Amino acid sequence: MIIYREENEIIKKALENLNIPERVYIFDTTLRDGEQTPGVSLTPEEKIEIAIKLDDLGVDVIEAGFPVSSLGEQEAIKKICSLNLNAEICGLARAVKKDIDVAIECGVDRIHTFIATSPLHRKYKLKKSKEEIIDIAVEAIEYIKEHGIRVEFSAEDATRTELDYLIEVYKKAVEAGADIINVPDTVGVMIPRAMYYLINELKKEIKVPISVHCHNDFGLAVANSLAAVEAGAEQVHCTINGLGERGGNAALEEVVMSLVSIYGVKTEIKTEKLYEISQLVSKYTEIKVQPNKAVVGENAFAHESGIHAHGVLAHALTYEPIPPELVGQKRKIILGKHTGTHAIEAKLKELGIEVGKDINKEQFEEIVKRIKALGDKGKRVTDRDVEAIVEDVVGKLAKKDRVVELEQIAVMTGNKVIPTASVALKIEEEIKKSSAIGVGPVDAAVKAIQRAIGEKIKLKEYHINAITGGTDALAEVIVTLEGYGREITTKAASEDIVRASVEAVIDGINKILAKREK
Ligand SMILES: CC(=O)SCCNC(=O)CCNC(=O)[C@H](O)C(C)(C)COP(=O)(O)OP(=O)(O)OC[C@H]1O[C@@H](n2cnc3c(N)ncnc32)[C@H](O)[C@@H]1OP(=O)(O)O
Ligand SMILES: CC(C)C(=O)C(=O)O
Repeated sequence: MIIYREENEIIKKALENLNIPERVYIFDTTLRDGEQTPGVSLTPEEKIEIAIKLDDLGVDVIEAGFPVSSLGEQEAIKKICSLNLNAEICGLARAVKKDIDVAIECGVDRIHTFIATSPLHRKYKLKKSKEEIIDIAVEAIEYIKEHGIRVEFSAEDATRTELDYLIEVYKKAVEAGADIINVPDTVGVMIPRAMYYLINELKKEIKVPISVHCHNDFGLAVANSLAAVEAGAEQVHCTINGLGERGGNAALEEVVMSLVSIYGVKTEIKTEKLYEISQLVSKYTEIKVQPNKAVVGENAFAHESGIHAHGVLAHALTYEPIPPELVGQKRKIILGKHTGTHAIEAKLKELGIEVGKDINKEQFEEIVKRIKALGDKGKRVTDRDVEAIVEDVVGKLAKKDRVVELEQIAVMTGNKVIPTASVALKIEEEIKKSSAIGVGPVDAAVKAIQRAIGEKIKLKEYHINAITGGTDALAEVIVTLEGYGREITTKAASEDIVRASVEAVIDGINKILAKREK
């Protein structure tokens, strides 16, 4: 596996002389802060299933919830605690005896207790002095320790707290028995350089492991978490898909893949399970993963641009920093407006069609043209679209063998007009015009063609399939024609159903006429 810190000279130099831990502990708070995402509420069963999956994934700590918040929460946490998972189970508690008692009752291994320390929170929310806050924190920590439970202590809004006071709070928390201290960037105001500075300062004073909890209000949660690790933080709080209050928390999949693939730091995460758990959490929370989301988004390993697809087909690392399989994803070559010939050739190969063997150069060029034209309409071209285009192009008779060509077609339809079509066909150098009415525009068009051709060829069957969704979907028309003692089935695909119908019928007519005995 590629580790950029070892292979990339710039990263290697930038990280020289830093005290980056060899192993970082992953504290997952999907079931607590993640569940605080507005509109998200997980049932106890869903929480239990996610906890089992988080454990399978290899997280070190699962913050299973905030026990005092509801009876359902307590039921879920109790059940999670009874599962004997490998991960340590943690419950959140304010520095309030009742919260702590409820957490203890649930049977958690660790209690994460917190109290806000910033001037804003002290003055307007808690209405407490600096000293009172320290006393409340110390009392809560000591109370938890009396019950023999591990304590993680957070100074809420730490990053907007006076540094001297913050250090004092944490020192007192450690003296009271906190096993680990957590530094929350509660409203995400940190920048990586400042986070590095803060953790570096705390490291000088605090002799228990340091953890960080970064919010993403400015989109910096992952970067700030990594900066904290660069300064020596041993634990990172994160959530699957970056769920959490407001802009969310640091996304577990991004933090872990950066730690593992860029920094070469060890975690216990089985990275190949990341995509699967991301999908599960998205399903239960009903929060869609944005396609361009790093690591677990649908586009994270998808390539449409011709230049990128060409590069990736030659060597995947050209446009992929890590192999998709490493996170349980698959590489996707998407066809559309920006596609190049290499990608189309590869896609055809995947569908069992080889250029030069199954199709000639001219047909390949036509297929490329049609795929790009479909892409130009703002469509993502699916495999089924490609198959229909190939069948359409390959199935057509060469121009020299065609007896009938469509010169013109016009259809008129509406609520107050009878659907009418007029066509001009070139039949062996002679132009034949005709018109017909029908129950709809397709019916009128096909009847007009029949009228121009004469009675000797009849339409026996007609089917239409929409290949992709949407009003501008590629439609595939399949017709069976009978004439001159032969029966022929042909297909045509177009975004315009009238054109697809007309092309299929004319192609069928040509195939019958080409084989008739003159
Ligand atoms: C930054 C974070 O993410 S913190 C976690 C946030 N998560 C949640 O709030 C979700 C779950 N919360 C809940 O279910 C409820 O808010 C409860 C059960 C915790 C509390 O409910 P209520 O008692 O009705 O209080 P409410 O939520 O309205 O107000 C919070 C109270 O806790 C106090 N408080 C807030 N944080 C702390 C703390 N860390 N330690 C002690 N007291 C605190 C507030 O000062 C306020 O006290 P007051 O009622 O004496 O004025
Ligand atoms: C409870 C604390 C750690 C928190 O969630 C925050 O400050 O964002």
